[in-house]
Amino acid sequence: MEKIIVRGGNRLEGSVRVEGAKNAVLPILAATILAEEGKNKLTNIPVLSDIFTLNEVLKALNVAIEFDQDKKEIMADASGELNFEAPLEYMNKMRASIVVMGPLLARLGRAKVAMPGGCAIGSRPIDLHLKGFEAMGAKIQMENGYIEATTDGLKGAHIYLDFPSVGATQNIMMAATLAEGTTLIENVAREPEIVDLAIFLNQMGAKVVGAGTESIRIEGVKALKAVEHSIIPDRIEAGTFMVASAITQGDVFIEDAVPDHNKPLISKLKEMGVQFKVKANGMRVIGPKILKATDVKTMPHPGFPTDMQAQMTIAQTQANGTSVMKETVFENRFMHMEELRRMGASFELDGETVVIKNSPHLQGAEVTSSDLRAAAALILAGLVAEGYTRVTNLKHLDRGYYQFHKKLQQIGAAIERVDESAEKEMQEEELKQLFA
Ligand SMILES: CC(=O)N[C@H]1[C@@H](OP(=O)(O)OP(=O)(O)OC[C@H]2O[C@@H](n3ccc(=O)[nH]c3=O)[C@H](O)[C@@H]2O)O[C@H](CO)[C@@H](O)[C@@H]1O
Ligand SMILES: C=C(OP(=O)(O)O)C(=O)O
Repeated sequence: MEKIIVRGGNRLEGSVRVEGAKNAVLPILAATILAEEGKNKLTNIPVLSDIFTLNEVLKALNVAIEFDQDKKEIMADASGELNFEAPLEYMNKMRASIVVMGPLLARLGRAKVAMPGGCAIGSRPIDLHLKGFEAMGAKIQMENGYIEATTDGLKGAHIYLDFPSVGATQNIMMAATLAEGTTLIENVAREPEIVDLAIFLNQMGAKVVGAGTESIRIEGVKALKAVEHSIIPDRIEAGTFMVASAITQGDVFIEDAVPDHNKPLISKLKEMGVQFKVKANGMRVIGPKILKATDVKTMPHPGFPTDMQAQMTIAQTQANGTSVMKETVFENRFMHMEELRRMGASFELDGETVVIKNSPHLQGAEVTSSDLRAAAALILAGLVAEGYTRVTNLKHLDRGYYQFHKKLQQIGAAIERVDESAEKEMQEEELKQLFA
């Protein structure tokens, strides 16, 4: 097992490039199931453990997958005879693999997947996905931890989502591409990753309109074909580097960051005194001497993204004054705060709200990540803490950040990734040498 060690205090400066968006690749990979003919070519693929996991699910469904990690390209061929059952071992590993259900149901009229559990950040039910499939005429059965959906032909339907769920919007949208007639989904998620999926589906021959707005209309077609598509840049990775620059009085150019995808974060960071300079191929982010306090509430897009909440709380600890963070999307997404308390952060947590006081003198400590964004946030905290911060449980980080420590090193952070057992035996002197 490995851990990341950060020695705080360095100002970040230079240029860093973001990868393709994990949360766009996952549904698009699932959508390759819909192509009866040809090989899909997906480019700008991030090399992340979540991608390997979904690749395994697809292989088990008999989609031929070739992942060229150097070129960051995946070839996906679903023209063979497909299986309808996704294996438990991979479904358990990554709840996002539920997005294979819509495409399987559309293509085969049958899908069986393990019921995904909750995770560290909250309970994460899938009732909205299933209601959508039922509205389109699928029969849903739950047995022994599995959900099976069957249909002898999906039919277009009018579906209103109680909450603009990202996964439900994607799953229903994909199912509707091959349904008979027109499907109207209202109160849908509007994230950039939904738009990227719609672009991919339309290239394949689907008729999807309205992605990025509050309702999406899908006119079913007979068949879809394989195409080539380049994945949008990862707005959450970009946002994480924005916060890194903001808290270190940094001057970092984030190559491929798309300003439009990060409006709520940029607006809040501007309020805190951060300067942005938009260039054709990215954004320069300049951190102020003193950050100003700000209140933030997470919301579905175009509100402030819950996936940036943990990282933003680190900026709030560094801000002059008292800030509030309210998490409205997931009920348990403040696990990183108790780790931050161990680093000397001062805050009061009450349900979905945390009131964060200026904590300019965070101290290095050994902290554990409970989930993906918590891991990134704790590393950010390490960048501004006095002394050495050790972040463990990196399997979460590897789900969503490609070579995070190397990218931070590249812009001037004192950060290393080491083997845990070797590190335990390291004396103070050796540690100093590692960072020399
Ligand atoms: C792989 C991927 O893209 N993951 C993102 C996706 O997750 P995911 O698609 O799982 O998130 P959802 O938008 O579905 O979930 C948002 C909220 O809706 C609730 N809900 C969802 C579905 C449902 O059937 N019933 C229900 O009640 C959830 O419990 C949660 O409280 O969007 C989240 C919200 O922006 C992000 O944090 C995740 O990074
Ligand atoms: C919560 C996240 O991902 P997932 O939905 O895959 O757990 C995330 O990307 O922050």
